Amino acid sequence: MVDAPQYPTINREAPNILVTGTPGVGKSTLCKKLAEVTALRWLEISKIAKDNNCLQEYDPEFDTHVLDEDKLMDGLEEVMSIGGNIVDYHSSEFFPERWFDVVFVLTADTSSLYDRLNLRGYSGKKLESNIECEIFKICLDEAKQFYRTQIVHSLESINEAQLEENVQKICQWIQMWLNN
Ligand SMILES: Nc1ncnc2c1ncn2[C@@H]1O[C@H](COP(=O)(O)OP(=O)(O)O)[C@@H](O)[C@H]1O
Repeated sequence: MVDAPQYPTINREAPNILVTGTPGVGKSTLCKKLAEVTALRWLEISKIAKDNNCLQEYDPEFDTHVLDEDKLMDGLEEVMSIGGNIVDYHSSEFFPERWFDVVFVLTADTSSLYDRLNLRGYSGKKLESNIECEIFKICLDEAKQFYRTQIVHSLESINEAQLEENVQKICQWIQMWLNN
């Protein structure tokens, strides 16, 4: 069970939750389940960026597009100020800190992550860099650097039981926030 500290100056009717972590750790799987069992809205940042023309040039080395972060942030400001969002993205450093009441960083062991990314068709530099990202806990460090450490929580997600546990923990956290 985790504490439910709130951002002191912001009044939202429901919390905003950031779910981050290396690609393949299980963010979408967790967020989809959370959106099914709570009244919160799942914001899949990669999809939103693509659907709203917030992608800039293609980076062939990492087989990905660079985000137009300013355009994306401007577009999300209204829905984030209302609250009740679960934001799903592998990076956390460019979101405004004030948007989030809690940050969950998902983790997985290297072998599970390798298999999942391999199945997804990742290879070469893209696969290697994601595995390194997990080994060096880049997403966790980034979240701790850009958000108050007391709102950042690491959750392992390597099997179905942990997935269910994580859903339960986050639901309890939401309930606690709503009761405060
Ligand atoms: N807790 C888990 N246990 C076993 N497999 C999982 C778990 N979470 C996710 N997966 C599997 O791992 C793969 C990547 O999950 P996904 O949610 O797409 O990751 P992300 O959104 O972080 O890129 C999917 O095939 C998914 O079914």
